[in-house]
Amino acid sequence: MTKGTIVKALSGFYYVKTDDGQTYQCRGRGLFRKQKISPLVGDRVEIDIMDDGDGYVTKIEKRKNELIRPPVSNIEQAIIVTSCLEPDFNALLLDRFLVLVESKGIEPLIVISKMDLASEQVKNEMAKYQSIYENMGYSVVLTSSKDEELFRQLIPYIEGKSSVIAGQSGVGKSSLLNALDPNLNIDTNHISESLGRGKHTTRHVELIPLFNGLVADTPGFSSLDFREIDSEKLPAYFPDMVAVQDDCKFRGCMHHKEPKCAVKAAVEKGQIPSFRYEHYLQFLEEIQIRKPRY
Ligand SMILES: Nc1nc2c(ncn2[C@@H]2O[C@H](COP(=O)(O)OP(=O)(O)OP(=O)(O)O)[C@@H](O)[C@H]2O)c(=O)[nH]1
Ligand SMILES: [Zn+2]
Repeated sequence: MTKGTIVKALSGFYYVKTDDGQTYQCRGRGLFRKQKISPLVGDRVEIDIMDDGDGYVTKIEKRKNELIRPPVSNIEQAIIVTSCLEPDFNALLLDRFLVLVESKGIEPLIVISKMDLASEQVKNEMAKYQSIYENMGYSVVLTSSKDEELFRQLIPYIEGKSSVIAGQSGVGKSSLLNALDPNLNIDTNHISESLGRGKHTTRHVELIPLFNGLVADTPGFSSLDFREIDSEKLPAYFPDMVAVQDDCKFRGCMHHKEPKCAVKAAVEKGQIPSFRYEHYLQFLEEIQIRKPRY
């Protein structure tokens, strides 16, 4: 019995990378139908290796989480890429990704790309955002796929983890992966999500080895709506609000119309940036007006 991770699924085969670095082509056995789960890329599995070198997946370990698009499990980190320019830095979109990532229990890493294009003014602005997000506990890396010293700063964050890369089209996701490993040869504009029903719905996801970690070759969180999020849970996905919420008068305060709300007080004092609170209210409204699903 050997343990490993499914890194690719294709035509009924599962490709399992074992903990000693070998990859085995495996089949599943009937047992998954009984368990009512089918193996997913990202699954931690046990395999039996046959004499001919192929294997059988004999057990799937309990998943830590599961994404639908791309279909992948046990993702530990989402690398949220947002460019400083081309397209312009977009805090609303960044906060939207952060909420989606938080709601899946995945650790976000914020990456601000294309810093080679930044003027002094843009650099100052990005440094301001960096300290805002770092103050709420996130890691923020300012980088560029055209500057080796800058893109190599991503390596320690990739090592030893399973990651998905997320972000709007054109922010430089594939360029960063290619810069980190030129052998990958991901054609730019290939990892494409076009904010919604993607060109990639039929494409198989693959976890590619990168600096002792694994990165999904298809961007995560391509659907940016909050369909799976309950409004009551939304405040928990804003760590800057969580940090002060114990001082709200009401337990379960939604920081909206309630009196004696510590979040609103923190916004007034400038302790929580007003743009964060505005995004919170916008997301809250978006969740509340959505039609009930049956
Ligand atoms: N100046 C500059 N341009 C970059 C950088 N990274 C990427 N670009 C350019 O930005 C464009 C988009 O880059 P991609 O890597 O394809 O972006 P992506 O996020 O993978 O885009 P999609 O595949 O559409 O999701 C390309 O023309 C790149 O050459 C960078 O660090 N600096
Ligand atoms: Zn409150």
